This record gives sequence, C-alpha cells and structure tokens, in this order.
Amino acid sequence: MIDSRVVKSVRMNMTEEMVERFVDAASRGDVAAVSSLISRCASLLDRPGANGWNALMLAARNGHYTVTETLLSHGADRLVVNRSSQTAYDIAKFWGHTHIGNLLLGTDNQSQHILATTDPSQEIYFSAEPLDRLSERRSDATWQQDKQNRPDSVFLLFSELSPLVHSLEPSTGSGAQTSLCRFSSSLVKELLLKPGSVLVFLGVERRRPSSSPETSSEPSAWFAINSTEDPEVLLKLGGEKDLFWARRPNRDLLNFSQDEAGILAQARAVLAWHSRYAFCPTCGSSSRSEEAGYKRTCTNASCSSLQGVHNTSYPRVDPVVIMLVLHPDGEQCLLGRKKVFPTGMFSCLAGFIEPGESVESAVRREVEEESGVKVGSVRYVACQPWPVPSSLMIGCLAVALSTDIKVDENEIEEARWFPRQKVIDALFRGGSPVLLLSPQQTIAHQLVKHWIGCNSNL
Ligand SMILES: NC(=O)c1ccc[n+]([C@@H]2O[C@H](COP(=O)([O-])OP(=O)(O)OC[C@H]3O[C@@H](n4cnc5c(N)ncnc54)[C@H](O)[C@@H]3O)[C@@H](O)[C@H]2O)c1
Ligand SMILES: [Mg+2]
Ligand SMILES: [Mg+2]
Ligand SMILES: [Mg+2]
Ligand SMILES: [Zn+2]
Repeated sequence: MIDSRVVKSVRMNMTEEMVERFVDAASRGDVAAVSSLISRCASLLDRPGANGWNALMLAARNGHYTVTETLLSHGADRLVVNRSSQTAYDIAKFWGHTHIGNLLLGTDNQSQHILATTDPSQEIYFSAEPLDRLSERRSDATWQQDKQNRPDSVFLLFSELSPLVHSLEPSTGSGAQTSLCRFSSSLVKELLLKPGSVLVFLGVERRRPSSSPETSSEPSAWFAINSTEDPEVLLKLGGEKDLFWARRPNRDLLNFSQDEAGILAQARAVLAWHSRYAFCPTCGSSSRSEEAGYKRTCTNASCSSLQGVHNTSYPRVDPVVIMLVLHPDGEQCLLGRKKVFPTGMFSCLAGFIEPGESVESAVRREVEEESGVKVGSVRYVACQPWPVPSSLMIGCLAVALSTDIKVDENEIEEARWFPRQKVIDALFRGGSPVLLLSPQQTIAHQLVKHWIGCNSNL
C-alpha cells in the first residue's frame, strides 16, 4: 500500500521541478519552452522559483522582450513582488531594460498605445554619446595633430555657435530633418590657421557606419571648429551643396538624428564656453585654448589661476532643475507658461540650481517662487544636456503639499493644474488651443510622458 504522504511529496517535488524548469526557461529567454510549459500547466505562470523570483521577473532581469510579452499575453500578474519587494517592472528599470519596463507598465490597449509612443528608442534628445571622448588623448599633441591631418577625420563647422547643416530627404526615415555638414581636413586646413578659429576635439567614433568603406582600422576622429570668418564666405567651403546655418537655437537645433544631436550638444556647449571665456575671469588677460579645446589657460604668467586647479579654466555646465509637479490627488499636474511661449503652450517649471543647493531644495524653491505651490517629495527621473549655451536639465517628478497657485509674474505668465486626460489628449492627439506641450525633444515633454506612463499602472 502506497503512503498518501509519499505520493503528495513526490507530486510536490515534480511541481517544484517544473516551476524551476519554467523560470529557468524564462531566465534564458527560451520562448518555445516557456510557451510549451504554460500550455501544459497554466498555474506555473506566476509561481516563484526557489529564490523567490518568478518567470516574469527573470525575463525582465535578463532583458528578454519576447518572453515578457508571451508571459503577459497569458495573463502574468505584473504586480507580484520578490523577497525584496520588487516587481518585474522595478527589476527591468534597475537593469536598464527600458523597453521591457514600458511593456510591463501597459495594462490595456490604450496604455500600451501610449507607452509604445514613449519609446522612439527612449533616448533623450541631446544625450546620445556616439563618440568616445578619449579625454586621455586631449593633451597628446602628436596624436591630435595626426588625427587632424587624417583624410577620414570629420570636421563640423560653426559660425557664431550655429552649425552648418544641410536638409535631409524625408525618406531617410530617421525623423531627422537636417544633418550636420561634415568636412575633411583638406577643406578646413586654411581655416584652422585663422586667428579667430577655435578647434575642439570631440572624440572618435564608437561604431563605424556599416556602409562606410574600411579606409582605416582606426575609428574616425571628430572635431568642431567655430569660425569668426564671414559666414557667407564659409558657406562656399561646402562647394555647390545646399547648406545653411542652423541659427535659431531653440528650433533649428531640434531637427537632428539622436546621434548628431548628442554630438551637437557637446560641440556647441564647449564652443560657447570658448566664445565667452576669451579673457581670464581671474585677471582679465587674454586666455588661450589648450588640451584640444578642453582647457583655457591665462597668458599672464603671474595670474593666480595658473596656481592649482581652477574651474574657470574648464568648460562650464550650469545645472537646472526641471520638474513636473503632481497634485496630491495624483490626477493633475502643474504646468506653467512664460510670456514668450506660443499661444496655448504650457511646460514644466524649471530653474537654475543655486550654489550650495541640492537638487531637491532647488526643485522646492523654484516651484514655490514661480507658482506659490509647496512641494514635498522629489524624485529624479532623467536628465538632458541643453546646449543653449550649456545647461544640464535635471528632470524630476515632485509631489505638491499645497495646491493654491500664485505666480511670480516676472518669470511666469500663468500656471495651472491640468487633469491627466487633458495632458493625454495634448500628448497623443496633438496640441489643442487649451494645452500645447513643448516638443518631444525636450525633457519637459518626456517628463510629462513619463508621468502618464507610470500612472497607467496605478
Ligand atoms: N529642455 C527643456 O525641456 C527646458 C524647459 C525649460 C527650460 N529649459 C532651459 O532651462 C533654463 C533655466 O530655466 P529658467 O529660465 O526658468 O530658470 P530660472 O527660473 O532660474 O530663471 C531664469 C533667471 O535666473 C537667473 N539665473 C540664475 N542662474 C543663471 C545662470 N546660470 N544662467 C542664466 N540665468 C541665471 C537669471 O536672472 C534668469 O533670468 C533656461 O535657460 C531654458 O533654456 C529647458
Ligand atoms: Mg525661477
Ligand atoms: Mg524658471
Ligand atoms: Mg532661478
Ligand atoms: Zn589670468
């Protein structure tokens, strides 16, 4: 006679073994095994393995998109937590699998749609890093000279900080409307000898475009030049091509591909610093560019800036907080408009961080100064280099403690609480006379989208 306890224990072992096989398949990204095991035993879906992690968490941990999708399509519960109280979404986010995080946030078709549109590669405009900056090479004059002479090196041309660009055919499909004009060393050789030219080494390509011929085994170096020569004369350097200067910073700089925008953010901010620091901030003597454009040194031998390290000798970045303030009810957000905004446009509040201030304090101070609203908790979300001239926008979500609005009319014309649905309409159904958001290339837009995405799971 078989002891029923033995049968039960054997069954339990078999189930546990199956659970382990199932979570292991999810962890390895084996979609076929995951699907076949679910079809044999649907109850496996949310079962945790011995370490407390279920299949969805492991797929999220290891970046397996299709497995995550399969598990969700079978109804996996995305709110289950592991022993550290993390959901699969928390895990995907922690390990940087943004696309899986977005997938996990969606609860229905509507929010899937919303989230799908938040992922045009998920990169924040101006923040791509296609070049390796190779900072250790900046003081290697021989290496720099060699790179400047190479035929495959790329030179970008700026006049008064505006880049020389050409229009792209819409058929390129990248969404970019303009592209940076690339010059070879022979074309800019003479320009580099002019006293008003400033040269900055940007870095070397991390990846070679597959279409470009393998002219050398080394990746191409990129440089930026700001010239004070007559812009009309400079245009002729490009030959017959249809080139123009992208002059309006807040508009013309937003039409590039993600990679070019990243290069532009670096080049323009460093060149802007050169144009503003031609004279030493310590003694007023002239200063000269060194370290491939990453340092300016005072020409006055007795200047105290030559003793020790001084931040005035290096390119400057101004930190700015930009925040989407949420109403305590979680269903509205605070947006403001400056007088200069187009009609109907509202955006996140923003302000420069002051010396001796934390990000959180700056968020609370700027929101209260500009809108009269008091803010409690603050959470960092993402940042964006903003090369106008050289800010770093530090994007946060913040929760209001008070709701009465009293704007500082010097900075803001109007601030209002906008219900979630109005914001969704403005994001996904185009702007309306009621609410027009800033373009998607801005972090303000991305913060709003992020809030809508997060909220869809609540
Ligand atoms: N990418 C985006 O989504 C986005 C959105 C909003 C603002 N921004 C940028 O953020 C920056 C700051 O926003 P703001 O204008 O509301 O800031 P703000 O609220 O601090 O007000 C600006 C004022 O601060 C003072 N100020 C203090 N430190 C400064 C500094 N280092 N440089 C210039 N002025 C300084 C000046 O008097 C200036 O007029 C703006 O330059 C804007 O270009 C970007
Ligand atoms: Mg302010
Ligand atoms: Mg402001
Ligand atoms: Mg301020
Ligand atoms: Zn000096």
